[in-house]
Amino acid sequence: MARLILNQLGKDFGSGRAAVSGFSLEVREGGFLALLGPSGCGKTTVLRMIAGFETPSDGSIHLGERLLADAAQSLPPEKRNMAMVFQSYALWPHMSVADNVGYPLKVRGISGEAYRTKVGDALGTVRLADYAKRRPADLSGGQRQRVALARCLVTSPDVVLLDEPLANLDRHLKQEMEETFREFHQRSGATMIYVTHDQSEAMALATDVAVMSEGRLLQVAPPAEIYARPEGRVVGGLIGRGAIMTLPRPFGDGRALDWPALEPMFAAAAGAASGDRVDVLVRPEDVVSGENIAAGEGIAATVESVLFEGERYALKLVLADSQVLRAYTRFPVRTGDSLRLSVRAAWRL
Ligand SMILES: Nc1ncnc2c1ncn2[C@@H]1O[C@H](COP(=O)(O)OP(=O)(O)OP(=O)(O)O)[C@@H](O)[C@H]1O
Repeated sequence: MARLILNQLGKDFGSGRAAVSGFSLEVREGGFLALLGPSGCGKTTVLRMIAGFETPSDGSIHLGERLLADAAQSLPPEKRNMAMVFQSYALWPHMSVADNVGYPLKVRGISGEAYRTKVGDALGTVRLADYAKRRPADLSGGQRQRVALARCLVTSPDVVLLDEPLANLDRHLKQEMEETFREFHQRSGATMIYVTHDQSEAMALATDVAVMSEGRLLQVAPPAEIYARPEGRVVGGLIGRGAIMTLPRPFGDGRALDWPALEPMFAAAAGAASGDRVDVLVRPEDVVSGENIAAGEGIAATVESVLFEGERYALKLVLADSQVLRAYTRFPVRTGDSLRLSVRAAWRL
């Protein structure tokens, strides 16, 4: 196995704007990369170029030292030792689970003991060894998805490509399958690239998250890093919950802001001070409200809406200058209530 290297990758379908452009990324060996972005941003096109179903118009794709594709040449999909899992599992209904899983081996002329061992191992990895003789019709949706995973694993691919594999499942099954994918990744050791438009799925599964918008890569980082230090409004708005506020520029160049830095910024914003402003991301868990604020301190806010989430209330708050802020409380509040707030931490985008 080896690193997958995308270098200045581009794809133009000739429709005016390129579907993908200047896309450079290295996926470490054994890594689990989530490719995240809104519909139409080019995620599937990147995946299809890696798989070999599309030829890049620009740039190159390497697996270790090996050139897989550039604008002049492209190795066919079957020579790349990759496997792709789609939203629809595409299992053969007339074949048993074991035969479905073993199908790619048959195509490659593998039979006998080697065949049986590989199928057994792949079924074991997705915990379906006891289901080998069943037909796909006798399985649940999640089990069928696991058969599809076992089938892609059976040839020991260097890279597994997954295109929104959970998009058709209900929430409960989705959570169960997220667990299966994490386990699948750990047990198989394969490098995985996972396309999704669901940020919570990306954060839960991946070792690295790459955010795309309009054909370009905006940022790639481990989940905790991209949550704490997003680059720019698009990434800040896409990852996690929070409010992006426009506040007067703080002193200094630091991007992690604490309350002593934020208080004068909020005060100046409330006073409608003009001048240079910056985008600041405030996470709801960093907003402190209610009795934790000493009398006369903090900033004033009005509760615009309250959503009960079981273990807490999620609030949408409006400040004096009409900007919106989000917060959590453990105590019930009502729409229209006035609160005093402080903000423990925020991030300049
Ligand atoms: N074969 C094609 N011919 C022409 N245009 C295409 C083709 N495939 C994709 N596109 C265009 O390229 C852009 C990116 O599409 P792509 O499917 O990669 O986006 P995506 O991020 O995967 O979207 P989604 O999440 O909706 O699947 C879109 O504008 C799409 O219309």
